[in-house]
Amino acid sequence: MASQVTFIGAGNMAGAIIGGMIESGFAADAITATSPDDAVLAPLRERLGIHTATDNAAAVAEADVVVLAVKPQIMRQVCEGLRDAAQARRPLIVSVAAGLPAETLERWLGGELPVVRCMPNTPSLVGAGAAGLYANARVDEAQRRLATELMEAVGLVEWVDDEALLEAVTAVSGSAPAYFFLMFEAMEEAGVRLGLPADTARRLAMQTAFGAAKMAMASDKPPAELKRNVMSPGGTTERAIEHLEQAGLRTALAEAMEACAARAREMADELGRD
Ligand SMILES: NC(=O)C1=CN([C@@H]2O[C@H](COP(=O)(O)OP(=O)(O)OC[C@H]3O[C@@H](n4cnc5c(N)ncnc54)[C@H](OP(=O)(O)O)[C@@H]3O)[C@@H](O)[C@H]2O)C=CC1
Ligand SMILES: O=C(O)[C@@H]1CCC=N1
Repeated sequence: MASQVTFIGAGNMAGAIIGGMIESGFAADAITATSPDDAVLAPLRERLGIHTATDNAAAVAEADVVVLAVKPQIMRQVCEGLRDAAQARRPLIVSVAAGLPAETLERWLGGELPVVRCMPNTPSLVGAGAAGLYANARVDEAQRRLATELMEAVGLVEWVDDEALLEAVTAVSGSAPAYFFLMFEAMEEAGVRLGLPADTARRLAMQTAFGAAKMAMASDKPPAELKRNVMSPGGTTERAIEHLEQAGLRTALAEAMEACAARAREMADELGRD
C-alpha cells in the first residue's frame, strides 16, 4: 500500500506540492490535507480528489508522513496539538517551515522523532520546484528515500548534511521565485515604457527567462560564458550588462540573499524560545 501523506496546512506551499504530486501521478487517495477552514479544503477535495480533514490530530493518526506546512509563527501551537498523535504513530515529519530547527520541532512534538526539514519553492506546483532537504539522525534510509521520492515528484532535490545550510537554500531557491517575479514585473514595466503592449512584454520576458534557464541547464558552459556569447562587442547587450553591473545588481542580489538567510536565523531565535 502507498505511504499515507498528511499535509498539516493547505495554503500556498502545501497546495503547490500536492498539485505537483497529483500531476506527477501520486495517488490522490494517499494524500490528506488539513485546515481549520473547510472552505479552503473543498476545492482541493473536489478538484484533486484528495482526502481532507479539519482535525489535525485525527489526520496524523493515520499518516506515514506528516508534512508540516503552516506558517512558522503558528507552528508551535500546531505541533503541540499533534503531540499525542505524533508520539503514538511516530510518522516521518517533513517540515517545510522557514527557519525552525528540527530539534525545536521535535521538542514541540513531544520528543524524539524522525524529522526531515525541507525548503521547497512554489514552482513545485508545475513540477519545476527546487528543494533543499536535511534529515536528523533519527531518519532511516527508507524514510530518506520516501522524502526524496515525495519532493522529486515536484522537482529537483538537493540534500544538505549541515542543517544551517538550509538558510542558504532559502536564499538561493526557497525565496528566489519572488526575485524572478520581481524581474518580470520590472521588465514588463520597462518594455511598456519602450512602447510594447504589457502582455507582449510579459510573454517575451517570461519566455526568455524560461529559455535562458533551459539553455543553461542543458549546457556544460558556465553562465558567464553563455552571457558573453550574447554580448557582441560594441553591441546592445554589452551596453545593458554594463548598466546592470554599474547599478549594482550583483551587490543587491548578494545583500538580499544574506538578509534572507539572516531572517531565517532570526525566525529560529524568535520562535524557538521556550
Ligand atoms: N510560500 C512559499 O513560497 C514557501 C513557503 N514555505 C513555508 O511553507 C509554510 C507555509 O507557507 P505558505 O503556504 O506560504 O502559507 P499559507 O498561509 O498560504 O498556508 C498556511 C495554511 O495553514 C493554514 N492553517 C492555519 N492554522 C492551521 C491549523 N491549526 N491547522 C492546519 N492548517 C492551519 C492556514 O489557514 P488560514 O489562512 O485559514 O489561517 C493556511 O491555509 C511556511 O512555514 C513557510 O515558511 C517554504 C518555502 C516556500
Ligand atoms: O517568505 C517566506 O518566509 C517563505 C519561506 C521561503 C519562501 N517563502
